Amino acid sequence: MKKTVIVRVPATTANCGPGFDAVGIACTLYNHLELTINESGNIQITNIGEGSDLLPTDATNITYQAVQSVFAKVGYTCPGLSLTMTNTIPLARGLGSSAAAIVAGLFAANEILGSPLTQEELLDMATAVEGHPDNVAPALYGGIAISAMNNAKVETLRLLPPRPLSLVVAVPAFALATKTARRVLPKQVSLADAVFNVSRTALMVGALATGNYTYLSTGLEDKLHQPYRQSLIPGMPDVLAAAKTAGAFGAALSGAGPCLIAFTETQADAIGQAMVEAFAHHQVEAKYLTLSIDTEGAKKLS
Ligand SMILES: Nc1ncnc2c1ncn2[C@@H]1O[C@H](COP(=O)(O)OP(=O)(O)O)[C@@H](O)[C@H]1O
Ligand SMILES: N[C@@H](CCOP(=O)(O)O)C(=O)O
Repeated sequence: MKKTVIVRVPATTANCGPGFDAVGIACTLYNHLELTINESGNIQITNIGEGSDLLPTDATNITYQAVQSVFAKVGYTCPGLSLTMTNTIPLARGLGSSAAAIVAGLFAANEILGSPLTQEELLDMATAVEGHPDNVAPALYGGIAISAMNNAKVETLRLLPPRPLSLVVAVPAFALATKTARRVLPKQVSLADAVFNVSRTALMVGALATGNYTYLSTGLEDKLHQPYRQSLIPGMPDVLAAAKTAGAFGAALSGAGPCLIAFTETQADAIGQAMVEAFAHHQVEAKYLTLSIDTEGAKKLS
């Protein structure tokens, strides 16, 4: 018996400024996973593309672990498998590479067994591994995902904006592990800062849901994580300011960084160039990507 599935999973930009651990958007940048069940009795893991020199090819690989967690949950004993991951999502840059790796494994394993688990079950499993739902929810469902934890269960509302929106992502050449970027956050915040973020999160979600993107200027402001993380990203305030000066509706840290993201309808190249130049003034080499919102999420290709 030999069976193969190929799945595609999008990158995600989490937080969107104030929506820390709650809001994320799927982007048109993808990793692909080819998963084969065979009778070999062996495990073979191959990584191609982004991070192939760094990613493990043994049982510590998180995509492999995700595959095995589905097999274990449904009581399937796998005789042998091969897993080939082809990555275009850069590692540890704030574009949800770990979420994509986890979701790819869960989704492919579920597909190859004929979908014994629901999408909600996969989301809960992915969140338990990732630690927060804001990347894994849009990676699985596509679109803009607004998530809340209700005990160990995730409640996710998915929406798509009514008008086109381009996501301009400045990608610095250095990596920043999410774990490291979470360590600099305070354990407690003031009521004033909490109120600041509640109002901005509401405004940001409202702006995206209605297409009134001018509200993103204020709606992407944040006091919960960005001020603490900017010490890890040289030039961050200047790059965000440069994006707005070049015409962005607003700009924010992408996930835990170091990528910075700006939102626009028509000015993507001018904004991307301005962000890259602003990084260069701080001796940070960067490139920019112009992405759209992925509407499909994790998808079986064959
Ligand atoms: N394609 C992949 N396959 C296996 N593991 C991956 C893959 N992509 C990322 N990872 C794991 O996730 C880590 C990066 O996760 P994280 O620090 O959260 O950054 P990101 O913002 O990119 O999600 C990598 O060091 C690696 O351990
Ligand atoms: N809410 C998380 C999001 C991390 O996203 P990533 O793409 O950097 O992994 C956080 O801000 O820590």
